[in-house]
Amino acid sequence: MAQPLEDVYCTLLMSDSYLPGAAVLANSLRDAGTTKKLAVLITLETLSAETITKLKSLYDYLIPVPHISNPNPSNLYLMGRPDLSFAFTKIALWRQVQFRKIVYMDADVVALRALDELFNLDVPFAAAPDVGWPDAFNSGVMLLTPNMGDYWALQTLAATGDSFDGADQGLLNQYYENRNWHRLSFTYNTTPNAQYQWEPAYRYYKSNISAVHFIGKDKPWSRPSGSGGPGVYNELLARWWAVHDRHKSDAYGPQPRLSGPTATAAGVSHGEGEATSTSSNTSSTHNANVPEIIVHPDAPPTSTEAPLTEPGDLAENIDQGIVEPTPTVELRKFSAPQMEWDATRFEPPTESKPEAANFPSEVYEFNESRELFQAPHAYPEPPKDMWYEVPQTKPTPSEKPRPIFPWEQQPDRPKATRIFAEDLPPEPTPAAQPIAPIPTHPFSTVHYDENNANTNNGQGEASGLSSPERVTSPKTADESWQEFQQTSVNAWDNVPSIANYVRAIMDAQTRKTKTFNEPHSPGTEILSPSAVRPGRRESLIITDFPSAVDRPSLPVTPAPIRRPTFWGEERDEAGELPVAEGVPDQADWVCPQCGFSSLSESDFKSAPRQSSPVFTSSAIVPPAFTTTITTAAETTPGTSLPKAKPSKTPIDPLTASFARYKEGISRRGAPLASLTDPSLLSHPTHITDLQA
Ligand SMILES: O=c1ccn([C@@H]2O[C@H](COP(=O)(O)OP(=O)(O)O[C@H]3O[C@H](CO)[C@@H](O)[C@H](O)[C@H]3O)[C@@H](O)[C@H]2O)c(=O)[nH]1
Ligand SMILES: [Mn+2]
Repeated sequence: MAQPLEDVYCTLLMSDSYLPGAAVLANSLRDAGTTKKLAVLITLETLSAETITKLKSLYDYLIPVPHISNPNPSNLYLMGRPDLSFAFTKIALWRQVQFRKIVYMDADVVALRALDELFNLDVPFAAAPDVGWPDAFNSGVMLLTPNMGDYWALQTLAATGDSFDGADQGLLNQYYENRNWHRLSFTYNTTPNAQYQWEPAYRYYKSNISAVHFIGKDKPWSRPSGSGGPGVYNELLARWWAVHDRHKSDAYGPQPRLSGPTATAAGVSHGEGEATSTSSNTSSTHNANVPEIIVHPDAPPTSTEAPLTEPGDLAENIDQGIVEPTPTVELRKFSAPQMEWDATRFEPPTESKPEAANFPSEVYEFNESRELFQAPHAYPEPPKDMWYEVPQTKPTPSEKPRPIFPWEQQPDRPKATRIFAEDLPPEPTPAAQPIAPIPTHPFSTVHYDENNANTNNGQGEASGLSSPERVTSPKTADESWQEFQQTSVNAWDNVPSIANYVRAIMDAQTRKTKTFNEPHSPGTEILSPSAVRPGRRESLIITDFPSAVDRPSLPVTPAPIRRPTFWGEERDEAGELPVAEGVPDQADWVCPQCGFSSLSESDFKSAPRQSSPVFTSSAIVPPAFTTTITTAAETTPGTSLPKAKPSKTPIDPLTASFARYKEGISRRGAPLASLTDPSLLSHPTHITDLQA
């Protein structure tokens, strides 16, 4: 069965001076990971043996072709390119019918990526527009389908010398003018021009460029590589030199001379009717690494002194077995594709690593130091180019920051210490357990100097609570769990605005489903999830909203529900949770200037005690609250909890109870801010308004 015809990239080399170009072209295609083979048309009579040798290490197929000159070269002088008088030689491409399709590339082209997709174009001929005359195509990159019909037609045209530029480009354009050549994107044959550069377009389409073609008399290799600089041309020139430099050290050592009677190109047997001769060692098994010299049957007989013979002694030494030939597979050292992988055209390289495979990884140790944080003596200088302006003068160390919280003003303020559960001596007897453990984290606790405990320090001593050892003694898992349960409460129970909010929504929904004449029953309380649990109070809703029926007018401010005790049944079950040792009173944590909405501490203290609810839009948290808040010590007779010892500075009981209220809330996990933020508290009002 006949083998399907092969696709190849092909170039042309007629002079040694273009060898650097041919080398860069081949290397660039291989670097780009092409799957196609590379061929070069060579004119044996004008190339040196060294050049042929190098070509053999670079190309899969070396194809000798006859030199075709233009009988009428005058037009070449119009272009100032008399050196192109043999450019018609290029038409030999059309007779390489051993190939299915050829992507031809001039020797002065560098591939920035493989152009393999061109072989899939179902057109007989394709080329990209010429930069000088875009209606014409540039003949430096072409996709063609070899066939003898076109070849002979072109041969005939060439023989007449009919070419508007005296070279192949004029000839081919004239030939394909009426044959609808397929127009390729300029990115397949981008021809930078040192004089004229359309830089904006270049910047825009740059990433699409597949091949750069250095047209004109000056070639990249004809000037020193260092002569780069700014501009499009130099940028693209740098791409050519990058490939060149990457392969500079490639070992193009002496090539093994092809042994046997067909060792020279001239000697390649090309008997009558033989479509192609195989590699000159006449072996029928083709070694992919040894370039084939292919001679077409129509090729004119070449001189028997063809320069394929290795010059000098080395070739002879190899011949005589003195020197081992180096296989070309070693000569063409593998170099991994270095071009960007074009994901829009090809699958990922099979050898590729996962993305970000080389990211550095860092493992951080958890800091187990038990030292209290010590601020460093000095910090590094701040960066100078910050948007934020660093203060010019450093505050002097003696300048203490202005106290914000009341407790900060206490002269004998103690330093906080840390105690770890593991450090504590084992608990002596279970009976010595505190009755109601401090609701802090079960495994560690922060305690302050007991002198500072202005709520229960005296009583704490009496009941053994003031001793840090007692307070922080290790707890059994069971006790810890119980303690945890006591301290973790549902915000639905503790934050009235949540319940109110939900009730407002539910109310609205119920109303929707009810008939209009069915009166709304006010006071249906939405129970929190915990409300259905036995043994728990139903809800901690402290405000009530009149229904639309009760409501005289809008807007309505919430009115507190009076309850006998704030903590309800819970307090009775577990007793009030004792205050942590030495922690400043919660009242002292309220920043008078900023922390408590518009209600300052003095406002609070001066508020009437048993007044009916006093609400204003700006002071939602009313003194009336305090009338419903009582402490466990006051209301739970018979518990073994310590009674609050009067502190040195007499504290207004109203202030204290309010502070306790807040303390309880914050210690039980409800955010203090949500209760003191008028906007949050007033939110349900807006919801109920909507019901109207
Ligand atoms: O001394 C030479 C001259 C040319 N070539 C080969 O012929 C090609 C064409 O010559 P080149 O110098 O590249 O021509 P350009 O400057 O590219 O000029 C334009 O005009 C030429 C003549 O029409 C066309 O062949 C080109 O494709 C077209 O780009 C080269 O790339 C080589 O492959 C040689 O091998 N040795
Ligand atoms: Mn060219």
